[in-house]
Amino acid sequence: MTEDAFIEVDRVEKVFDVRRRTGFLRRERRQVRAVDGLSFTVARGEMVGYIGPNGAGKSTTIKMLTGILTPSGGRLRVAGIDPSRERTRLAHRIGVVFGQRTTLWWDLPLIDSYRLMHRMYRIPDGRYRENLDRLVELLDLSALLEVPVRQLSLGQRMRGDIAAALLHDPEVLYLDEPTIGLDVVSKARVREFLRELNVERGTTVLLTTHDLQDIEQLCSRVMVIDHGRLVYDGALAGLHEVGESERTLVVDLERESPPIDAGDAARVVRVEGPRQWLAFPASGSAAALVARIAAEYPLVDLSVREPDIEAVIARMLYGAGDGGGVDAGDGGGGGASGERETVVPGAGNS
Ligand SMILES: Nc1ncnc2c1ncn2[C@@H]1O[C@H](COP(=O)(O)OP(=O)(O)OP(=O)(O)O)[C@@H](O)[C@H]1O
Repeated sequence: MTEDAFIEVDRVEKVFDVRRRTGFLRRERRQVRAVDGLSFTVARGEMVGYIGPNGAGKSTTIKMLTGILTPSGGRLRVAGIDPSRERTRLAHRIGVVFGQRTTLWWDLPLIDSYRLMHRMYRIPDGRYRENLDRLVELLDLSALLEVPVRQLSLGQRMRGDIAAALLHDPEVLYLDEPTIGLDVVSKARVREFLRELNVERGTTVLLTTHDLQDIEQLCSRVMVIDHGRLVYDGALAGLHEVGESERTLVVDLERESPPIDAGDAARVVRVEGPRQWLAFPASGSAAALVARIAAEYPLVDLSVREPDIEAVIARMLYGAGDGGGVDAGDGGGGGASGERETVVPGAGNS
């Protein structure tokens, strides 16, 4: 463990006992190893993406980091606190936002939820006022404060939830799918706010998402978990390289033409009338490719499609030829084979 580690996860395990009905009177007991010897550290002020296929163990990790679940083995510390032993003490130092659930009171106006949190967290009056004013301004909530939460749109509620998680000035914020279901404008707004929070307040952020752009725009570091184990820890660009993932450039030419020749930079994967789709390495530059094509072909319009995060992970974990196995689930999925080492770019992994 490094000394400045703010979150310390050391060989942590979580095993669930699951009972399943297999017949009229028969039940089968089995164990699900949701987290399996997981180790990582996060330094104060880092903003880290935490990604992986469905059922990989992300939520279980977050629940252990908040103290909701107790690990079956290993050692966990957040700000020096053992989460499951001192959950209440830790609650004053962490904030949690679950994109698919709300911590706000459904039937009450937004401001009433904040007033209740003021009491629950025993936030000093001056600090509460100051934080509320700042969050209301930054998240543009002033017109929403008197609106019952059930009447808010998804994006409005998400901003409301983020403010709720930050009223007590937590040092670390866990975000589980904070942009899920949001439109482009709301996504941009939430991301912009999180970036500012991280830079200005030095808040440590652990972000779980299926949206690659969340990671791209916010996180300098990404950790990938699969079958409860860390399989990658490094920059996003490195993940693209390891996974050999590809982006797609979609171009509309003035007229129908033979497949564009972009040399080694890209290859045409589809042609439909004047529209062509070109796959190119995600770690490469779209600008250079566009310039090259624009110099030789009459372009009318273009767009770049990012690789789906599930596809990137699938390619990394299971190889380019195996499209399956993304939805690993519990105990299923392709590529669940034995030992797998964490890939740390530049660390001379053999
Ligand atoms: N309370 C529980 N009881 C039994 N099994 C559980 C429980 N919670 C999670 N699991 C199992 O543990 C494994 C990890 O689940 P977890 O929810 O942590 O995955 P995840 O990475 O968050 O997935 P997703 O992206 O789908 O949210 C899965 O196989 C899941 O079925």
